[in-house]
Amino acid sequence: MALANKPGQKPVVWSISGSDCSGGAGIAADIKTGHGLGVEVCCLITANTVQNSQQVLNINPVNIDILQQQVDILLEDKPPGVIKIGLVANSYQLNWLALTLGKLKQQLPGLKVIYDPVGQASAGGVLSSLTSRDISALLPLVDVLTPNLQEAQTLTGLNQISAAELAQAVTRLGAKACIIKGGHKPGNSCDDYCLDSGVNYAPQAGENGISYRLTSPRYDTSYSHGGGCSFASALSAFIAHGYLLRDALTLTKAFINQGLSACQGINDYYGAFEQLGWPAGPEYFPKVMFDNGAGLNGAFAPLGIRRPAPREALKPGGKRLGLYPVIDSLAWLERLLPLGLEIIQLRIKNTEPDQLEQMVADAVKMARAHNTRLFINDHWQLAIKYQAYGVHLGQEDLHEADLAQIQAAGLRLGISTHGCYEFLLAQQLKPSYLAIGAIYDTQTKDMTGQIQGLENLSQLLTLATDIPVVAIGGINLERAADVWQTGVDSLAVVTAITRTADLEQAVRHFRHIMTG
Ligand SMILES: Cc1ncc(COP(=O)(O)OP(=O)(O)O)c(N)n1
Ligand SMILES: Cc1ncsc1CCOP(=O)(O)O
Ligand SMILES: [Mg+2]
Repeated sequence: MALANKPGQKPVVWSISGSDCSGGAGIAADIKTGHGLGVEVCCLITANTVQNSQQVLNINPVNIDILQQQVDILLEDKPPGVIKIGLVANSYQLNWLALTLGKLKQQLPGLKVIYDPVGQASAGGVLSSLTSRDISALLPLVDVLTPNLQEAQTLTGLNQISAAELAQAVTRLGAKACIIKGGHKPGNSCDDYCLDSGVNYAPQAGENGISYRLTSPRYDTSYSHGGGCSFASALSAFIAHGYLLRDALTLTKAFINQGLSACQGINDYYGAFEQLGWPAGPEYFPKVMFDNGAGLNGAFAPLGIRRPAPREALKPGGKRLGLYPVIDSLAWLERLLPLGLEIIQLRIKNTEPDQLEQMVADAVKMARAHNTRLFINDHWQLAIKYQAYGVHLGQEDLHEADLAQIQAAGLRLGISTHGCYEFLLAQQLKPSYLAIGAIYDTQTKDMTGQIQGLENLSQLLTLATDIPVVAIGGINLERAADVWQTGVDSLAVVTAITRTADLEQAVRHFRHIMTG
C-alpha cells in the first residue's frame, strides 16, 4: 500500500499548523499521531499559541519568511507525500499557503493536501480571525477538508441542512472531498459523512461524486483535547501510506475510537487525546452504512465448510477451502473437475448472450456431476436459472444485482472486496465467502490502486468473522505459502493455473502448500 518510498523510508507528512503549549492539540497531536502510525512528521509551525483548558490568551503568528525557508530546506531531502494543514493564523499566511501549495502541487504530482479548518479551540476561544471567505481561497488546492458540523456550517453559511448537503456545498467551494465529522453533534452515535467529488465513474456514485457514511457509538469522555487535529493527522498518515480515502477514513475512525475508548468515563479532566497507534481491534472499527442490502433477510447459505477459529487457522486441523481456480472456458472446467477441488469459478467476459447461456448451463451440469462447488462470476440471473452452486459478485455488480432474489433462490454468494471499507460493508450482507484482492500485482485485470499486500491482508483478517476469506490476485506457487500462512481459507488463482505447463503438477504443489 505504501507510496513510492525508498526501502526502509517512512512516508513523509508535513504538518503546517500551530503549537499548543497545553500539549494536546496542533502540532503536538500531529507528531504523536504520525509517529504512532509509522510516518515521518515535519513541522512547519504557523503560530506559537498561549492557551490552557480555559482560554486562548495569545496566538503569536510565525512570519511567512520562516515558513518559506522551512519549505525550501525540507524540499531538498524530505519532500512530502501529504501536507496536513491545521491552524492558519492570518491572511498573510493564507495567501502564502495558497501560492506555495499551488507550486508544490506542480512540483510533486502525487501530493495530497488535507485541511482541518481550525477556527475555534475546543475549550473555547478564537484561534484564527480568518473568515470563511478568506479560507475559500485555499479550498481549490485541498484534496480533503475535515470540518466538524459547526465548521462546515460556518464555512458555507448554511444551517439546518443535512451533512450530505453541507458536504456538497463545501465541495462546490473547491475542495475535492469533504468529511463532515459528527463528533460535536449530540446523540448516542457519532456519524461521519464523506463526499468524494472526484469519483463519479462508479455505479454507486451520484452526480456529485461518491459518498461514505460511517457510524460508531459515542464515547463518553472529555479526555479528548486535540481529537480533531489527531483525526486529520491520522487521515493524512493513512493516505501517505497509500490507502484510498474510504479506507483511510475507516482506519482513522477506528484510531479515534481506540483513543477515546481508553479514556471513557473520564469527564472531570480535559486531557490530551490518547494516542494508541495503529487500530488494534475490530471493536474500534465503525459500522459502514450501506443501503443496498434492503430486502435481505438473514445470511446467504454457507459453503458447508467449517471455518477454523483464527488461531487454529495456521494449524492443519481445520478444513479450509484451499485452491480456487477461476477459469473462463468449459475446456478448463473439464480438465479441473476430475482433480477433486472443493471450489471452482467460471468467469466469462465478452461472450455473446446465447453462447454464454449455453456455457453456464453446461458448466453447472458438469460441476454437479463431480459434486464440485461452481460459482458463476457476474451473471447472477443465469446462475439462478440453471441453479449453480453460487454467484460471485464484485462491488459494482452488487449495486446492479438483486441480492434478495439470489438469496431466495438458495444460491451461495461470494463478494469481492478491496480494503477495510468494502470488507466491513460486504460483511453486513453475510455472504458465503468474502474475497480480498488484489494481494499482488496481476496481469489478469487492472487493479491499479487496489493492491493490498500481505500486511494489509493480515490486518483485514483481524476484522474477519466466521465468514470464509478468499485471497486473490497475483498468487502463484512461489507466493502461495506466504498468503496461506496469513490464515485465509482459500487462494483464488487465474494465471497460476491457466498458464502452467503441467496442470496436475501445479494443483499438486498448491495442495501440498495448503496442507503443509
Ligand atoms: C474469488 C474472486 N475474487 C474476486 C473476483 C473479482 O470479481 P469482480 O470484482 O466482480 O471482478 P470480475 O472478476 O468480474 O472482473 C473474482 N472474480 N473472484
Ligand atoms: C479477477 C481478479 N480480481 C481481483 S485480482 C483478479 C485476477 C487474478 O488473476 P491472477 O491469479 O492471474 O493474478
Ligand atoms: Mg464482476
